Amino acid sequence: MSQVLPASISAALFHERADAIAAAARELAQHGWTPATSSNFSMRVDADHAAITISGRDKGKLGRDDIMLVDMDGKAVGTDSRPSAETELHTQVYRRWPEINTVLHTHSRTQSVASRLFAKDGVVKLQGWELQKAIHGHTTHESVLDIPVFPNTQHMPELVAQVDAWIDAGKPLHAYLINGHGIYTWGRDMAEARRHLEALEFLLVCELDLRRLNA
Ligand SMILES: CSCCC(=O)C(=O)COP(=O)(O)O
Ligand SMILES: [Zn+2]
Repeated sequence: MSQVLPASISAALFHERADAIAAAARELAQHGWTPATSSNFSMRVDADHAAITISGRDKGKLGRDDIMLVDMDGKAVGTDSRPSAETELHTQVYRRWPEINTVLHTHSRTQSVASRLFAKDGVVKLQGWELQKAIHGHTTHESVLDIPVFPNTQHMPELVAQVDAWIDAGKPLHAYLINGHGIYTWGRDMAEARRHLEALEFLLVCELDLRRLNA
């Protein structure tokens, strides 16, 4: 289905975002982090719109035509295509933090196992790892980086409310896990969001290794 753009958004701008999303998705799929059409990716286009993956597409084969425009309520703009089933989780991030321009969600095996293992604590507490410094605002391995684990649900407003409650409690949030599902993280640009995702994947692998070795 073709994408009709609002007059305020140039084709060049939309294509730039769509190409960046598709390229990132293909690379993350190469890592095995997007099995079986899972995962979704988006970039802010302007204050009122984001470009996001169309639901159900194979993320290892994404191209420009697999990306569509939504408004900040997660509603399709200028197309009959169906946006990611988890679009509201993306637009929530853009509404909460105007400086954030990229949101990434993946389903790696590590993210999935860690989400189940740490669900009873409701949080993965990261401390003492040098790679925590890959997360924006973290300047030392001594800082505590809490990654909450929210219960999974097919009802997006429930997940949105859980994320809102965490933020409204004044707790820093750079990423979250959804139990048995995957991870969400974001950044001011694609490079920062990718750095966050790769660092968190590494840190979760380390935490799982520690659990295994201490068992
Ligand atoms: C087969 S994956 C189940 C849905 C999901 O969790 C996901 O990340 C992909 O959903 P989308 O609608 O964005 O394709
Ligand atoms: Zn998902």
